[in-house]
Amino acid sequence: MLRVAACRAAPAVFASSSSILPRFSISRAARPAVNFVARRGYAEIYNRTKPHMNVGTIGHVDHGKTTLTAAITKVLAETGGATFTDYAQIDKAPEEKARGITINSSHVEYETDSRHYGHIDCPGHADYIKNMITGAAQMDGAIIVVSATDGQMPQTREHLLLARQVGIRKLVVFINKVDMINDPEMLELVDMEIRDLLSTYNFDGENTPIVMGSALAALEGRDKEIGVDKILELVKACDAWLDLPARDLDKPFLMPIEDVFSISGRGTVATGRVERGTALKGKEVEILGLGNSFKTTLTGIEMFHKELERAEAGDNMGALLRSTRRDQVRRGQVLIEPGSMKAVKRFRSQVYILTKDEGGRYTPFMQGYRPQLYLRTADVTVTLNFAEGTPDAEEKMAMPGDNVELDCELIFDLAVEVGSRFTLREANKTIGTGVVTKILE
Ligand SMILES: Nc1nc2c(ncn2[C@@H]2O[C@H](COP(=O)(O)OP(=O)(O)OP(=O)(O)O)[C@@H](O)[C@H]2O)c(=O)[nH]1
Ligand SMILES: [Mg+2]
Repeated sequence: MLRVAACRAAPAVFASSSSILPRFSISRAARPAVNFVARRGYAEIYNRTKPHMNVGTIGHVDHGKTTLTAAITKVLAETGGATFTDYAQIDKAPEEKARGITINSSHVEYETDSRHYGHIDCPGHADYIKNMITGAAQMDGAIIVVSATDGQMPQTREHLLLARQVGIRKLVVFINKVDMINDPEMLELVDMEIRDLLSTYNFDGENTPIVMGSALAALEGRDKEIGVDKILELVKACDAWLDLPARDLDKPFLMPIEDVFSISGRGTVATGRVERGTALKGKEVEILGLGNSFKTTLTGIEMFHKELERAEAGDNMGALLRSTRRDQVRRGQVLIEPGSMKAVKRFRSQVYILTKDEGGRYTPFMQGYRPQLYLRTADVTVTLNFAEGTPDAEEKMAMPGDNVELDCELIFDLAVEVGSRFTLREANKTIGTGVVTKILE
């Protein structure tokens, strides 16, 4: 019953090996380098000299995420850094399709003295969860909104946990609705409580900026000292505290292998699109995954049918590998900077199970379910169990629409790291999408 996708994919590899040149040119043409910002559909109204960063408002239902989003655009519109987007426009939630899943979310954008921000706000709790797991709107940093009247609530905690798991390292806190609080001691309490909570979820509770204000006051243009002034303070805190994401070029080299050819007189060539970093001709590289990991030298780089000295993130390249037999390399492995990743079989993950309306299953599945896991170009059978320690795991079911923590056990190892995203499929149907939260030894 063991199945490996790499085997099932083999015919395609062989079929295309006889037509290396046409395939090369097709894959180049089919995948032009896409401008990240343009792809997201942001209007080209700002100058692009400032670094871009994606943020979003997260937090418990009704704590004021959408009001705050509207308030930020309103306040920054006055400095020319944004177009005011009112509450109703943001909460209208245009439907956007991402990897076959409908995510309800709203993008706005604004500019500060030093940065350009893309900002995402979701209409409801379930959308935030789905959004963070699927990475449909990836956040590099987030603003967690906590109402001073309630303090931290269950979804405050759930969003913090997920933010941490999907790789958000830093947050800024906005304690909202302070117009409703008369007792300063109450605010001190909320401050202490949220710092504790941040530390519990491995954020820097001591140094994280906490801004206290009223999004509604800012939006309505009243009580400047808790309204507009606090929005400006919040935006300054984002500029100062949230780190810009590392540019893909600065990360270690990674190319998921899509195809393998043997070229007579030259040797074995692996092709794929460079996901991050830079490859240099003559450097040592490592091939990782599918039970066959080893180091070799990158003796040649080919793009556009030309020999080049280097390839970088976004390029489709052919990698000529020294002393490597064709049968040592397969689609699903990765070509990396040696030592920068590990191949593993077991990891913990947070998975969203698609509903039937999203093209997913009609029925739940139980412990031990075995679909195919797709990660980058790999496709391997996986056994899914509820995360270790889940009570009554034997009787538990994962229902369509659920967000579940699952331990995954692959039948072959793959290059996996915390934050890697994958999909689960059975019989040509996507049934789930997930993110790796922990590597299990
Ligand atoms: N008094 C007061 N009310 C506020 C403030 N900010 C937001 N509200 C009110 O709180 C309610 C919820 O605000 P939203 O912005 O919709 O909250 P949300 O977090 O986006 O809610 P969901 O998207 O449903 O999770 C609305 O009635 C707002 O007018 C504030 O600073 N002061
Ligand atoms: Mg909202």
